[in-house]
Amino acid sequence: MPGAVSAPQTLYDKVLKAHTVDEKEDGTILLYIDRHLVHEVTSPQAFEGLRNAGRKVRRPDCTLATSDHNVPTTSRKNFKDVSSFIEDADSRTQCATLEENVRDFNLTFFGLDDDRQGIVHIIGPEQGFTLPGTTVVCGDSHTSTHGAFGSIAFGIGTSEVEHVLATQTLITKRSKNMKVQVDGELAPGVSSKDIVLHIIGQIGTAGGTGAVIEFCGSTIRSLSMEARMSMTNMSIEAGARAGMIAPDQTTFDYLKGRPLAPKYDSKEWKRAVEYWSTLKTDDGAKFDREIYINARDIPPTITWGTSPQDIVPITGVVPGPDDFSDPSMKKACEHALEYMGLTAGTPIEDISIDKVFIGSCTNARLEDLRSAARVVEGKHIASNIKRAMIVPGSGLIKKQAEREGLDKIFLDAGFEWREAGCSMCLGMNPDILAPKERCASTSNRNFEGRQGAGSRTHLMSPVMAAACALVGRLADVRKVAEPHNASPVKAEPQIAIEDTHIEDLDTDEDLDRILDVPEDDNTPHGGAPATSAGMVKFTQLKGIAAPLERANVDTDAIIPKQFLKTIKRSGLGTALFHQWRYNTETMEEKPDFVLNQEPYRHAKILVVTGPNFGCGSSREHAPWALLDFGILCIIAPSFADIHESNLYKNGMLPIKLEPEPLERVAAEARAGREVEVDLPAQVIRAADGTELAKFDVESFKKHCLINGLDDIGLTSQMEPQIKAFEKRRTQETPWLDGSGYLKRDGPVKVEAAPVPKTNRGDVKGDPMEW
Ligand SMILES: CC(C)[C@H](C(=O)O)[C@@H](O)C(=O)O
Ligand code: SF4
Repeated sequence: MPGAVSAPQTLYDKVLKAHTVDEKEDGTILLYIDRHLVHEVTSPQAFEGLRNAGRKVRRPDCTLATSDHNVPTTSRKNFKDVSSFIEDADSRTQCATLEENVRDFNLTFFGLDDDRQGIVHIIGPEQGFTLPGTTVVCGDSHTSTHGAFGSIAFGIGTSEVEHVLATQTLITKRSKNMKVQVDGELAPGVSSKDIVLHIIGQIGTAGGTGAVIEFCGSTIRSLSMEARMSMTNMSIEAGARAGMIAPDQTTFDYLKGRPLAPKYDSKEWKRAVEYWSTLKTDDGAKFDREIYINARDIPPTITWGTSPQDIVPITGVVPGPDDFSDPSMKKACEHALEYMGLTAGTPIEDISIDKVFIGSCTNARLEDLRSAARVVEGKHIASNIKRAMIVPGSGLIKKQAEREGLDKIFLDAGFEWREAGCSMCLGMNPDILAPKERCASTSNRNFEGRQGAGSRTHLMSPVMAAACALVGRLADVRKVAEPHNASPVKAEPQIAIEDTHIEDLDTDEDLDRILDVPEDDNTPHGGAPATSAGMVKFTQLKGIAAPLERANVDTDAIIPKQFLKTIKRSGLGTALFHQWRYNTETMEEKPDFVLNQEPYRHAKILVVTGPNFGCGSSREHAPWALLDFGILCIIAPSFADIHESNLYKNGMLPIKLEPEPLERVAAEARAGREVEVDLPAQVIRAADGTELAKFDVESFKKHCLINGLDDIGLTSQMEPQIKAFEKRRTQETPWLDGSGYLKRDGPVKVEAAPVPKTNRGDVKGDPMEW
């Protein structure tokens, strides 16, 4: 929101300040959320929570829903409804449940019969729902994508989805400011995907933990919006809470004519651009950390291992344990080499591949498809390639690509031309790799099992993936394509979009008409009691502590994607660490995994010796699985931001310890002795009462845990402040109300038949069978 600023501020500081409804002395912030995107995987339990408490969605006009993760990417020519179209029962239930929820809660929804359907992070910007200077959240870690518009955009867990649906706010903390400046001209064949992979290689997957990264510098300024989005998208892979890029003329040009942006050249548009132009870091503003990169140092880059930080130039060789000095990195390297079926020293370009996937919220935009098409035009994929897929990010992108003849280029070259969705990025739909299959992929995560059990993923840019398809091996696009075709296309897509522009708002009546905030009463969310929903209280916890001697444990490892298809929170204990606990072929327990051993089968505490526990996806299924197994407290050197917050929201305690005290606790765990965690005293003790470690915990979080308080109840008490904030928001940034749907008569229609109640809510008895 516009306002005078005094001390030099960063872009993040400005947008944060403009959305702070309330700030407590301990730094706890109640943040207003302008834009909430919803998808089928992380929302069912949130809507169920609303229903149980008799709450409504506070701002349907600021909420946009679509189905993307579970949807098949096969032809929709004969699509009637999700019940008949989606074969997998759990996927069908999840999609049908979302349709039921958007109907019940009166939300705008793009379903499978709508060209505007697509990956949630692609459709938000495409529609102009994502706007500069806003706060954007979604139950999905790649919400960071939207930060390319200069918004604070971040992934949240399902409990927070419920909180935003009910209150349009979030309880949060200020993040650190981190600057990543990239200057200079990119070499041929190098795209924004290479830049971001290079950055993650430099700073590591925990490099941005606790921080919001602002990407700046001449290289970033020269990128199109589409290329910028690929970068902010992957800031989560650098561990950051969010990534931001200051809006500029490129941003404004991109937004012109988008259905949900202010109408181009209207009074509203001019006012918005005037405000958006102030959204930049002031000279002299302080960053907590600064990284400088010369664009010339960035080669076409791919990943070799099982973490996005495992990068190598395409001209390089597979690294070996000797290339790392840190013992945990050496171990991780050995493990990754074994999983990936690679030998240290092998030239990268000698590695043959089985499949190619061009898609995902990182690289399934029109510019990506145009770039890949230029590389493959008139050529054919190599004979050893079993499957090469193009999965556009949205129905509109698909249509536009077809208008440009890109579908024909790909089909002639031997690619499959699919419908929009997340697809093989994580394979919650039927698009998966077979065990040990190797894939050149434009997605963002190369975790173990990510594209299917035992799958092997190499991350790269669209032009590089296209080159790999032609060569049948990991390939250098500069050797495959003419120089002018090797570099990504840079042109903003002209996607034909309906002009459902918003009206100019002139009078107070106009504002009243669109403002959908509740009347002045104390039960604004449908009469829900403004009290705690009653979480279990956490005070002292004594029990077996299981040692887990790993670094960068990602949430895909904590609970793989096939278990995310439930619409319940319960019953996920058997899915915990599924690939590490069970042989995926025989489903037998692996005896060497710690939780399969006595006494650790009964662990209540997990002691993780490596940093960055819970990195990757925002899935709250990870804490639900830990909790269902019986684990209530996790002790580690550090946690990924979203996972840490998800643990607290479930009444669990994450404890960060320095190496020495951590080692003392780990020694007790290795010895199979009980450990006591005393939250009120902030102390960890051995079974005989000896103090092992003291720990820090934020006072507000401690208070909530000890008293079993639920955030929504607490936030409801802030109703007058939220209302006052909304009034001011309407006056200062009126284009954010109604989100451009002013002329719609109601939510977008959902045609699908409701799923019979008997099919809903069933979690199969043994998730191992899934
Ligand atoms: C399903 C969702 C929670 C998840 C995420 O948060 O990222 C998914 O999009 C992913 O990429 O793993
Ligand atoms: S990372 Fe993959 S699964 Fe997650 S939202 Fe993006 S495309 Fe979908």
